[in-house]
Amino acid sequence: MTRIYTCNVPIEADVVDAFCWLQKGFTDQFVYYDKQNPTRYMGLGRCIALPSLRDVEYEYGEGSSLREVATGAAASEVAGGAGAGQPPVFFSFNRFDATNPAPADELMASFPRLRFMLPEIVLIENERGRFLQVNSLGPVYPGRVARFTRMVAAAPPRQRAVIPFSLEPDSREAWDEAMGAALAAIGEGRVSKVVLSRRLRLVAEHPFSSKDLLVNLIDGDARGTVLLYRYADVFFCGCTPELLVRKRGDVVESMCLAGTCPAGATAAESDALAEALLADGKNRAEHDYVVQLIRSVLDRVCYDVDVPTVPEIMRLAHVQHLFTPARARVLAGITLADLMEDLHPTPAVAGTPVGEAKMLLRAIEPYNRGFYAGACGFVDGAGDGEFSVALRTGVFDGEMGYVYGGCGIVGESDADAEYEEIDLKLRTILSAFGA
Ligand SMILES: C=C(O[C@H]1C=CC=C(C(=O)O)[C@@H]1O)C(=O)O
Repeated sequence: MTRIYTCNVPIEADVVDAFCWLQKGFTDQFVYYDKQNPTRYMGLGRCIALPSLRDVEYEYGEGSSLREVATGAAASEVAGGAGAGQPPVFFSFNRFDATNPAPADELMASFPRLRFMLPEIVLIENERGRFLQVNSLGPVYPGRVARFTRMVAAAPPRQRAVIPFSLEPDSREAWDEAMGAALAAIGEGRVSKVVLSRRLRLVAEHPFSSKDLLVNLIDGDARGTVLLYRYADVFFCGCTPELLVRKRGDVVESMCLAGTCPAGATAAESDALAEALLADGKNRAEHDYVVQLIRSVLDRVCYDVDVPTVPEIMRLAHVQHLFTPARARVLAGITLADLMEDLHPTPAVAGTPVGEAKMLLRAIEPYNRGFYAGACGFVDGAGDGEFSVALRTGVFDGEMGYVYGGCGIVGESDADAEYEEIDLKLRTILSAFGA
């Protein structure tokens, strides 16, 4: 049994300003920041990494009222202020295909293979308020809490930076070959859909930091959830529109997201494109594979499953997607990690059938995706939390990095159109450079 001690202190500071001010010098950094809703967790340092959260005992509360002891998912609310009920927050960044034997690039390969990582410090903004959380394996030292509280209060406003960069073109020939292999596999009936990706190398004129990219993603026009995982000098980050699973108590939400068109330059153009997307058979078929998989998983491990039969439109800065929300109540004993493993990868990032599509991707894609399209998120000591699918992301170090984008291929897909769709999707991660 591992015992974790947690102290939460209410703060007034903006959590992003506080994170930018504190982050220097911390080898491990984690961000899960929903731009629309206050589900914002920013972690620094590593208190402990655990393979599972089943045998953990928590002692958490506000300030010095750390008396209540809670175990695993049965954690009870602790008497005191709002911060007293805030359990410790673990981050979990998982690779798209963790058992793919192909070597990842040297940047992705440098991340340790850890499951649930508890930072020493977590800056939190959620429905309870804003908090500084300090985690420890022994009773939390009050001097440490006081020092970080003072630093957070002194955080200056963050600043944006433009980072000039150039993108090295990827091989058009290689894309056509990949498309050919995907369409052949579809023609043979091995898969009905496969989600192919492209990886492009990026070089900047000057070294850039994870803080610069993070601030541009949070303050720029990208919509969705900003993710960051930094280990030593290397960091993975992006802004994804795709929620994989959210769990609060027994309420579970997921999202079917597949089918794409451009955002459009004007409101009228955007509406016309959205209407055409809703009426397009190819995109609706791509979308339906995702709906079927998510519905079948939820039917197995949940009840009161609600997945509408007609998709809506999700409007983003550069593209629009077909989107179907999913909601259910989870069966007792099923954890957020169980849900994440059952749902991931969906046909939105692998294909249909999922297992065969994953094997096909190992054969077709000349690189290992690493965290791109992986399930990345957080889970708290009460068993609640959420995971997003790490789309619109890249991995970076110093002056260089790789950015990733993909698209669903079905029998009618056209190589040129899919290539251009990925170009549009890449604009989100490229907006992290502030242009
Ligand atoms: C695989 C990606 O997008 C997925 C999510 C939304 C729409 C998609 C599509 O229309 O192909 C993809 O399934 C990506 O952005 O890299």
